[in-house]
Amino acid sequence: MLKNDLFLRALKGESVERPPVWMMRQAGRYLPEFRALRDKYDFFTRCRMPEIAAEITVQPIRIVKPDAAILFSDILVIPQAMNIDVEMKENIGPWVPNPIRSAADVEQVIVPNIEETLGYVMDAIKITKEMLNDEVPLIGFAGSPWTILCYAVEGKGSKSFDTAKGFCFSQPEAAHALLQKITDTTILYLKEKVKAGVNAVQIFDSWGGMLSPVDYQEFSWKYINQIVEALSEVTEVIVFGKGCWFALNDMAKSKASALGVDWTCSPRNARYLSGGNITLQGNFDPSRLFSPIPTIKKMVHEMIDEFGKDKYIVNLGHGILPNVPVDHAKAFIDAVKEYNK
Ligand SMILES: Cc1c2[nH]c(c1CCC(=O)O)Cc1[nH]c(c(CCC(=O)O)c1C)Cc1[nH]c(c(CCC(=O)O)c1C)Cc1[nH]c(c(C)c1CCC(=O)O)C2
Repeated sequence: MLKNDLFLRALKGESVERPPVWMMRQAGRYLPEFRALRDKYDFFTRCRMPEIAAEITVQPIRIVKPDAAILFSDILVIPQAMNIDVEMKENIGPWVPNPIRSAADVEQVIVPNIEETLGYVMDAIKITKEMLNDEVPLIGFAGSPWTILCYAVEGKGSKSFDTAKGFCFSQPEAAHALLQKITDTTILYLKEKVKAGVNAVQIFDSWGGMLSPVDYQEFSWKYINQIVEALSEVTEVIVFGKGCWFALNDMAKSKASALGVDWTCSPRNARYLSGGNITLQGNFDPSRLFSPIPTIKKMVHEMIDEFGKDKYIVNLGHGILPNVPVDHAKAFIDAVKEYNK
């Protein structure tokens, strides 16, 4: 039994004393304790060492005390397991030395044995669950197939992912074959994560907002929905599509338990577009954590008033920025705990 089950209750749509809160990328560079480990091991090494990944996962639970933990890992461990090399380069970010550009490239991509290739993630989950001692739930995650394709084809981060989009629009058959392989792998992977002990999963569609609403259906939502269908049988599923407000209506009709929104969509509009019944998560502008602490607290209370305390999970609208002061991150979380109306 979890000692703090606010997050799971909000996912189920139950009435709560106050909304739960966590922060996307809460295990990260804004914490000095994270940076200390970062100096010792490179990024994917940290992901592959279960004790280290577990330690990084619980750091924010001790320091800023959110209502849920999210496993320290990365969405790009999936393409790695599928035979696509991915590195993390200093000052560049994700880097794919041999990006996918043709049907022949897609044929080289495999749907792997999860235990063999990603067993280290399951080990990290088991250790984390022990360390958490049922204090708070643990969230597992994966990237959306479209967002993974973006990196696999573009080869690196991008402002517009033109190469990835060009691949989809000029070679749709190859693109769909790749998206289906990523989808199949992600379903197997997330089901293993649930077996290993995560209490909910979140799909990050960080680059869904690069697509037009029509293309979004064909190249992103169609595949996310397969994952939602499969995983909703075994756990609660959150779908976060950055810049995907236009898809909230379709998403709300799926078996997802909650939908993430970014700060460019007002709470009122997000409720309207999603039909008013599904749990929403978000949507504080991560840059707003640079405001003075009293301003942060006031804005968080206004945000809760606008979303309403029920069917709502307080979060940022995207990942926390690396240079945010720790006491500002803590103020964001404290403001939610101080909310009583
Ligand atoms: C697009 C994406 C990636 N990874 C992820 C996404 C989707 C969410 C989003 O849009 O922010 C997801 C992710 N990545 C990480 C987590 C950990 C859990 C959490 O605390 O939320 C999660 C949920 C750790 C990480 N993943 C990464 C870091 C920083 C690593 C470091 O520098 O030590 C962390 C803590 C690296 C990473 N990994 C990726 C990028 C673009 C980067 C940043 C590169 C850079 O800015 O230098 C790919």
